[in-house]
Amino acid sequence: MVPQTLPEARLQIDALDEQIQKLISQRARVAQAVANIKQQMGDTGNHYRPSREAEVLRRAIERNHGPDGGPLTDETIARLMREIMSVCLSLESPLTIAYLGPEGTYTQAAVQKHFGDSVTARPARAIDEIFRDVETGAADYGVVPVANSIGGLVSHTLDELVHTKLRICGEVTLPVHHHLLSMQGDFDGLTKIYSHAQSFAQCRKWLDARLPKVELEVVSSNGEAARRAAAEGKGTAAIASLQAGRINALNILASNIEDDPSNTTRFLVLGKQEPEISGNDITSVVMTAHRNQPGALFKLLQPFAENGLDLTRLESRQVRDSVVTDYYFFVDFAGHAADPKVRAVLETIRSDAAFFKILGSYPRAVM
Ligand SMILES: O=C(O)C(=O)C[C@]1(C(=O)O)C=C[C@@H](O)C=C1
Repeated sequence: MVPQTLPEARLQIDALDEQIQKLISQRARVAQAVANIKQQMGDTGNHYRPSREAEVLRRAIERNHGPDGGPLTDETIARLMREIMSVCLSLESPLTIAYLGPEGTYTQAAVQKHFGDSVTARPARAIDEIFRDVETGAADYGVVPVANSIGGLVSHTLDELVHTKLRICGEVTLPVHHHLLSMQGDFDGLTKIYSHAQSFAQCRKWLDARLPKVELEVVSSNGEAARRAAAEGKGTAAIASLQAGRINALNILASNIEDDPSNTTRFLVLGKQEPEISGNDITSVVMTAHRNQPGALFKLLQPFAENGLDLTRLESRQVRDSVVTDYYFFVDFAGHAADPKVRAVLETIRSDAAFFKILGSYPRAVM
């Protein structure tokens, strides 16, 4: 019944809140029971289940389109469900997630988007440190950037992937919006802007048009840029995320100043786990072809086409220290390595490749 007066509306909201709270508490109790069941089944690791989480989020989005759907967007519904699950998971297993710090970087925003707020985010100084933190158990999972729609591939991540024993257990895509942030409230007397080199490149047109005379100083990350603008105060600004602005109590001088509003960064979640089949999965592999064989790459990719496996990404990267030109091919395709059809294709490719490694099968990003 649609309320007609404010007291009526408030009464309805109070009654709904009571129900929501009761249900959330019930859900949390069931999650605690799930943890016990997993332990009884001999589960010794943490209780995070990427495939189940993807399934829960996909269901929430489906319901949003059904008879119980409401005025909220799919993204909002998924975000709310994400937080409820994050809280439930923290009751089962408190998780530590390593990310490319310092606080306020886009990688930290990716951690929050993927795991919700109820995890401990552990900043690392470099991408290889994130891999080491997960390998040594200092963190349960790690989140690393792998590609940006404008800036291209993150080579450190690709290089580490070739050698690591870790698996890719998830992906996160994050629209990247840059903001001009400062302790001061206007552009007056602004002489210096700090940011990461890629962010400057992505805001080039705006900077040329609006602040052509201001000095631009490249720093190691957007989080660091925001920290400096906060420490140095008047006369300085940073190009960074809203989160970095919030953490450093900076004012927003200009929003969404990136040249391309569809600018997106893709991140990978790394762990020691092999996610189960979720029904909408990606498998990532890396391989090299035998040298001096005409059509070697064609031959490696042929089994994907012959078996109807949809390639979603193909990147090449030169093998480091290689005297003769040699390339790693990073291939993503739709499917899961535990599916017998996919397994057979991968075995064929493995026998044809000079080097072949499965990096992981994981649910396609839902949010
Ligand atoms: O279904 C499970 O395995 C759970 O542990 C429950 C739950 C949830 O809250 O829905 C919590 C954590 C997992 O990552 C997945 C789902």
